[in-house]
Amino acid sequence: MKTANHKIADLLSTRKTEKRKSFAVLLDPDKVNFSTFPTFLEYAAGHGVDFFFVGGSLITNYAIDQLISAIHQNTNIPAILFPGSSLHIDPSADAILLLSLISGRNADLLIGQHVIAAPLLKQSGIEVLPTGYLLIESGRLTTVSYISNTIPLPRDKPGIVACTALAGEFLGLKNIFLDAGSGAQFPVTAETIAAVRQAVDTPIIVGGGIDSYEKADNALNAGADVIVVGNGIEQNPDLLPEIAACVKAFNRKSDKILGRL
Ligand SMILES: CC(C)=CCC/C(C)=C/CC/C(C)=C/CC/C(C)=C/COP(=O)(O)OP(=O)(O)O
Ligand SMILES: O=P(O)(O)OC[C@@H](O)CO
Ligand SMILES: [Mg+2]
Repeated sequence: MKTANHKIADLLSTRKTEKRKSFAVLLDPDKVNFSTFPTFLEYAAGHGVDFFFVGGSLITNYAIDQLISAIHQNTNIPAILFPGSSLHIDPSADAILLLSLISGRNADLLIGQHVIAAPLLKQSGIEVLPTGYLLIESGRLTTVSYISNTIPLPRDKPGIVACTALAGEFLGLKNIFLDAGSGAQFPVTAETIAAVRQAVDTPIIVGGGIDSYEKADNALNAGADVIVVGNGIEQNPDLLPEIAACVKAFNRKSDKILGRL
C-alpha cells in the first residue's frame, strides 16, 4: 500500500494563502482525439495550465488510463480525476476530487459511491481531495443534473449556496466546487461566488459555462481560486491562451499588491 500524499492539497492551500489563482482544463475522455492530443498537451503546458481535470458525468470509451498516460508523457501538469462515478477511478491519476454532491439529496452521490470507492482509493495511494460539490442552476438542463438525478441550487439565491458550502466545510470537506454544469448557458454568478467566499475558508473551484476572458475574470474577482474550462476550449482552442492570460494577469496584480515583484 502506498503512503498518502498531500501534494495537490498543499499546493491549493498555499496558492490560496498567496492569493494566486489556478487554471484547470477539463478533459472529457470521450472527446479526446488521441492523434492530436500530444500537440494539444504541449500547447496547454506552454500557456501555463495548472491542472487537468479528467472525467465526465457519463463515460463511454474508458480511455481514462490512456489519457492520463499521455498527460504524464507530454507534460508535468497534474492529472486530477473528476469522476461521475466510482467506475471512473484510475490509480495512475495524481489525485482525485472525491466529490460529495451536497447540493442534492441523492444518497448514492452523497456517500454511496464513496463507500464503493474507498478500498480502491486506499489501495492505490492516490491523493484524495475531499470536495463538496454544488450544482447551481444554469439556464438549461445539464448532463450532470440529469445523470445525478438532482435539482441544482437556485442561481439567484446566494444565501442557500453559502449555507450549503458552509455545512460542507463543517462536515470536514476541504474544497468547495461550484459548478453550473458543463456547457452551462450561464456561469455561476459573482454574487454566489462572493457569498461562498465569505462563508468558507477552503479553496473554491468554479466551473461551467466559462467561455470568455470576462467570465473568467468575474469568477476570479469574486473569489474563485481555481477556474475550470471544458466545452469552451473544445469548441475554440484559442480560448485556452485567453483564459491563461486572465489568470496570469490576476496573479501579476496580486504579486504587485503583495510586494512580490
Ligand atoms: C465517489 C466517487 C468516486 C464518485 C462519485 C462522484 C460524485 C458524487 C459525482 C457527482 C455527480 C456527477 C455525475 C459528476 C460529474 C461531473 C463531471 C465530471 C462533469 C463534466 O461534464 P459532463 O457532465 O460530462 O458534461 P458534458 O455533457 O459536456 O460531457
Ligand atoms: O465545460 P464547461 O462548461 O467549461 O464546464 C466545466 C466543468 O465545470 C463542468 O463540470
Ligand atoms: Mg462529459
